[in-house]
This record gives sequence, C-alpha cells and structure tokens, in this order.
Amino acid sequence: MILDDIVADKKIRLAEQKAKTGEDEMKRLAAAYRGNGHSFYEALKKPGLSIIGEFKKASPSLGDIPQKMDLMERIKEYNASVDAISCLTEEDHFHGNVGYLKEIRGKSELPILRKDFMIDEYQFYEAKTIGADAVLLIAAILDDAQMKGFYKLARSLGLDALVEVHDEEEMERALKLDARIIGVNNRNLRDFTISLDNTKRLRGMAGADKVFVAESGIVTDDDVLTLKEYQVDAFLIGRAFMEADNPKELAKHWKAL
Ligand SMILES: O=C(O)c1ccccc1NCC(=O)[C@H](O)[C@H](O)COP(=O)(O)O
Repeated sequence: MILDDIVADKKIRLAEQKAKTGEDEMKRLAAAYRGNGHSFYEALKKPGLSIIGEFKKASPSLGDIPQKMDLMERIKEYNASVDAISCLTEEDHFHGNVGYLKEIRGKSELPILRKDFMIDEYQFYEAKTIGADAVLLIAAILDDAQMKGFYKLARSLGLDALVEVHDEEEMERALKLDARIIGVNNRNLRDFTISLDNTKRLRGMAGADKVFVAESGIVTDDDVLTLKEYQVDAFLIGRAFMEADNPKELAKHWKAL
C-alpha cells in the first residue's frame, strides 16, 4: 500500500535530516522560535464554512501537478480568500519541502498546516521552527500510543493537530484521543477512489463540539453543496485550487454557494 512506501521513505529522510541537524539542536531551535501565533483551530471554528487551501506539486494519485502560478502568486490568492493554508512538506511522493512552508509563513498571516506523514517527534519540533501552526496526524499510520504522545507533544508546542481518519474504527480512536479537530479523508488510500459518502457516514460520530474537516476530492459545485448539507466546519482543498486559473474567485464562489 502507498502509505507503507511513503512511511518507509520518510524514515530514510528523517535519518538523513537528523545527521545534519541533531535532535537536541532541533528542540533548541523550536524553543527559540518566536512566531506570531496563528490559531488553526479558531480559523476553522468560526461561524460559517472555512476553507483550507492547499499547496502541492505532486501526489501519488495525480502524479506531477502542473503549476498554474508561482508560489508567491498562490499565497496572494489564498491570503485574499481562504481561512488557512495547507502545505505539503513530504519530498518523495508529493515533491514538497519545508522551504515552501517557510516561504508561505513569510508572506501570510493565515494559520498554516504542515501536511506531512508525522511519525517521529523530531518532525514536530521542526514544524515549530518553520512556522507551522498545525500538523497532521494520520490515524492509519499511527497506533494509539503514538497518536496520544504526538497529540500531546503538538499541543505542548502550541501546535494544533488535525487528526485524519478514513473509517469508523479510526474515528473511534480519534474520539478516544479527544482530538478537537477531526478530518475525514474522502480518498481511499488503497485505490485512490473518492467517495464523499465517507464524510456523510462519519459526520454523525463526531459531536458538534468537534471542528470537523472534509478532506480530498472536493472539485465541483455539487461536491461543495453536498458537503455543506453534512454540516462540516471546513473543507481541505488541493487539486481543485491547484488546477484553477483563479483560486481566489473559486474559493469565494464556493463560500457563497
Ligand atoms: O492525494 C493523494 O494522492 C494522496 C495519496 C496518499 C496519501 C495522501 C494523499 N493525499 C493527501 C491529501 O490529504 C490531499 O492532498 C488533500 O486532502 C487534498 O486533496 P485534493 O483536494 O483531492 O487534492
């Protein structure tokens, strides 16, 4: 399965990174980081639909994604239309980089989600040093002890955690964790098929006190209207914005639907 390959490659990258910047040094840098603090949770929790606009250059399901505009231009579009930004920092399968997130941080006051495969404490300290406000915890690649430890670490660093689930069993685990932001991924990570029914099925399991995010496969007006009916707090949108000539107008249009 693709997740196994991604995690295996991530472990190799981590070993290389730690050889360059040791764990103690990364912790020191995280403690020394002075940022403005942008609340991912508050940005999604506020009344009305919130949109997280993603920046990605490639993905396993899409391959290389043609870039309609440079990153600077995209940041301007997102600054004028969305509520938070998601930046892929995974190198091997999404062609992401922590450098992109740093660039976004320098040019945006929106909260930023570090979209990566978080499997090691080191990445949380690094997320802090690059100016991220939130990290992704994917239930499918973490056991309960890891989820609990990483969630606690993220919060202790002042980072929010978007806990991503795909099915009922993973949702139960996210609820046991008492995660305050839960995302349902509509993409089946085995065959990459999309089903918005995932959000429909799982929405009821999370109470109204949770910030509920619908992730992936949101491309058409119908998708947006369907998901709005399910009372989600926020959408995470990658492909549609990457393919749009004018992501700002698209985000505004979808909010107004
Ligand atoms: O997008 C993939 O192919 C993928 C494969 C394996 C693990 C994760 C994957 N995507 C990460 C994401 O969560 C999406 O980038 C994000 O939800 C936005 O999705 P979309 O709007 O469909 O681009």
